[in-house]
Amino acid sequence: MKILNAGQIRALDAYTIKNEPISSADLMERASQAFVNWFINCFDVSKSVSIFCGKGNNGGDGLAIARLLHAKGFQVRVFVIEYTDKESDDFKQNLERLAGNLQVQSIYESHAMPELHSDQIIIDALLGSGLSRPVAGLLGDVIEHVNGATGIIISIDIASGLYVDKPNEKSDTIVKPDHTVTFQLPKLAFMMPQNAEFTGDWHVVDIGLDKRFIEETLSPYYYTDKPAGEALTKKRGKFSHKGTFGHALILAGRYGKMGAAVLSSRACLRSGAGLLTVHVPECGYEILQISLPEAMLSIDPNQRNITELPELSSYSAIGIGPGIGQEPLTVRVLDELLEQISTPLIVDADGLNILSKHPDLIDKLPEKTILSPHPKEFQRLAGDSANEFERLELARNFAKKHNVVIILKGAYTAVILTNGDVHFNSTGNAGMATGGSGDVLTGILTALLAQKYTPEDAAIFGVYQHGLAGDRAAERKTKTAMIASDIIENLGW
Ligand SMILES: NC(=O)C1=CN([C@@H]2O[C@H](COP(=O)(O)OP(=O)(O)OC[C@H]3O[C@@H](n4cnc5c(N)ncnc54)[C@H](OP(=O)(O)O)[C@@H]3O)[C@@H](O)[C@H]2O)[C@@H](O)CC1
Ligand SMILES: Nc1ncnc2c1ncn2[C@@H]1O[C@H](COP(=O)(O)OP(=O)(O)O)[C@@H](O)[C@H]1O
Ligand SMILES: [K+]
Repeated sequence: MKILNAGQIRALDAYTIKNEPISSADLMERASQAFVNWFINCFDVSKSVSIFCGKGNNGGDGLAIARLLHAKGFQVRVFVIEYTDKESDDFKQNLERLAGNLQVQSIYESHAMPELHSDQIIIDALLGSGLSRPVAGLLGDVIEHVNGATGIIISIDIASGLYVDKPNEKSDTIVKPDHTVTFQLPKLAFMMPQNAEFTGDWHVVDIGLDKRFIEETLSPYYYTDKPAGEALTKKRGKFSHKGTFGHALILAGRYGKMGAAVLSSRACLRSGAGLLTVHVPECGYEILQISLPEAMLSIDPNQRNITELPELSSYSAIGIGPGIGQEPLTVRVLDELLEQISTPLIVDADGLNILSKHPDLIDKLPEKTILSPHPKEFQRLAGDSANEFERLELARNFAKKHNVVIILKGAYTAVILTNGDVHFNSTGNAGMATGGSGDVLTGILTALLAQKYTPEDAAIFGVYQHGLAGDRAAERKTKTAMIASDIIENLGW
């Protein structure tokens, strides 16, 4: 799925109206109906509904939704906020259509807010994608009032006060919904952790905007939903043998961190690599042989740390980093690896920390190396940013400049390709915020590279499958009880 900016959404709206063709009022009706279909799937008529409307098209949606919910038997109260004389045409039209059906209450002043009970559902139709400046005055007071209510809050299209595609100031007044029901496409704002409380759970509803226009509109932002994730699956051919699926090499672990080697190695084997060799310090010998008999070992002469690079010629992809530490001899191993390597590579964890401390090594990274930092590792690697929009730009520039694929991990992990395109992941959950989850991802990615997935596809698909396995693990074990090993046990495609 593509993610478009506010201007592109406006153009898409206008194009659909002109080319379908459909009147803008009918398009609003279709959008409102799509919202209502979602709504009645979640709530029954025993719930009463309070709808707060602005005077643009988002408010128009609110009025149309009020009429449609009323017709379904819901008890509906409608409030129009009189913060301006300017009304959109479709707002006006829907206000007229409401007359006779439902009484509209106008709110003129901040001290005259309606009482809101906890069993009421509040629908936020104040401002949508047309937000052009921070909310202030009466509208701001209404938002504060709504946020103070104890009932469920649902925003139409986007929380009022939240920008679609740029950062808000910390001091901005923004609705804090439990749900956002958004039209046609997810919004960039939803991908940013800083906006979590301003999106709630978000749901995309199809309102029939022009598919070809979406396809042809250029945007660097994509959302890896189920169809996009599954489309990347490579089938295992009937006559394939283990040589077909490559021989992966993972360099991981040191004394006290051998679990990282076990987790990444086991995830690699569970992700379809034909063969796996793990290079570990001597202290890892028995641990690996016993816990993962399917893996072959390359044993470092050093008892505690990785100090020597194994011979590389038999491997088809290499993963390095989990638990390796940053000892000078280990740094030298990474340096030598970058000098010698001719196969696809993923660098994670301490491998990234070494790169941060030795920036000269960054210039040696082979093209399309995958780097998979969590936010802290990325900050060490690329520096500070004022907000998450800026961090994303920093990552895009870093990926383009160094010709690497960056996996910026977190909720909605961003996979950033060498051309600067960003693919936000749709799978995964907060149960994955547990030690070792990242090591599992390294193993998956190494396996995919060994199976000749391109680095771009490996990153997008690997992150998607990692999250999906995490979702299955959470379902079986709960988010609280699941651990990184459970992610591995739930891999499979
Ligand atoms: N996308 C689609 O295809 C479809 C979209 N639809 C719906 O349309 C919504 C977008 O509608 P919209 O463009 O009328 O914008 P909306 O947000 O309602 O209001 C803008 C008005 O508010 C004003 N204003 C702005 N900021 C303000 C502030 N801080 N404080 C006060 N005022 C402020 C602004 O004034 P101005 O900036 O011009 O001064 C303007 O008058 C979209 O979110 C969705 O719900 C569906 O119906 C159909 C399909
Ligand atoms: N709230 C969350 N939602 C979705 N995925 C998450 C969340 N928190 C963490 N993850 C995922 O879990 C993994 C954690 O990786 P990382 O921070 O490197 O962990 P570790 O270093 O413990 O292995 C990442 O892939 C990240 O995307
Ligand atoms: K809204």
